[in-house]
Amino acid sequence: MVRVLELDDVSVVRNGNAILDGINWTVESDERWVVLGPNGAGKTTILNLASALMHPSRGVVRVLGEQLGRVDVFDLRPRIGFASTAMARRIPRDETVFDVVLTAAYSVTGRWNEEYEDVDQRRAERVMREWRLDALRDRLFGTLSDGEQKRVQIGRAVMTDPEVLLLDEPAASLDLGAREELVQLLGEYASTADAPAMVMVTHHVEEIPAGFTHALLLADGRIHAAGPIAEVITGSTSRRRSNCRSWSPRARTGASRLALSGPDPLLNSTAGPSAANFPITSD
Ligand SMILES: Nc1ncnc2c1ncn2[C@@H]1O[C@H](COP(=O)(O)OP(=O)(O)OP(=O)(O)O)[C@@H](O)[C@H]1O
Repeated sequence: MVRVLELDDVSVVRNGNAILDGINWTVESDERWVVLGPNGAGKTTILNLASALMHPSRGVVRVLGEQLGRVDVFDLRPRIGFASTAMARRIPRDETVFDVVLTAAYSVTGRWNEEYEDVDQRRAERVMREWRLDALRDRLFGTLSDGEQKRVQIGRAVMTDPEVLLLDEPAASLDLGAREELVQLLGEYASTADAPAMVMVTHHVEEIPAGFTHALLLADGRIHAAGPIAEVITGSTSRRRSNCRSWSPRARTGASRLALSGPDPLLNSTAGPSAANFPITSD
């Protein structure tokens, strides 16, 4: 087991405000974390640190064993898969789906004159199959639906077989069908033996894929709870009846566990789908 992320007393200060405040958090290579919290809690900021896009104002961040500030982030970033709305905005609208995935091999967006090796082509083909993108192969990215674009973004993020995969609200704005399909695919991927460590930000507990093991609850830039999902997110009959599925922070002094009204199988991270869509063949 390898420690892929380590935040040691980390704060991020902007305009005199601590948008992350004294965060201590570690992610091991066999863990898959979901990060929950209300708007402005600091979820995206924590992913920006983890993806080496941002440095902390105080404290130490280590990503894949390398301390931010003492490593060339351009060496580090190819080892990290990251899908977010901000990343998607950098993808040219007129790029084909296949090239959006393939160009991840060079960490570029927009195909130019790069020469791709056979192994890159084969890997891109595999990703296209696994993330059900084959039918979209020649479509232009800008013409895809939101759900299709999300799948392409994740395909691009996993193209390089990253050591850690970071997903910022991958199911946001999707309709029910598209969301269920994406959550199922993520669950299959997370359940494979070779899956990397993962961190996924979401607002909704029903979007936690199978195979996810841990939960981090943030509010006001601070950790309210962190640990195995079954310990952090609790099943609650009364809350289930009220059909309250999203998380809102309780008072700081109150219980720090999340009452869950979603399906109880979420609490059992081993009760996921088989990895039928992810044969994990070598390229
Ligand atoms: N560069 C910045 N300058 C000032 N404030 C910032 C900056 N970046 C983020 N913030 C503030 O920090 C807080 C945390 O932002 P962050 O995007 O991490 O929250 P979040 O939990 O991802 O929110 P959401 O669920 O709405 O996406 C917010 O109040 C945001 O306005």
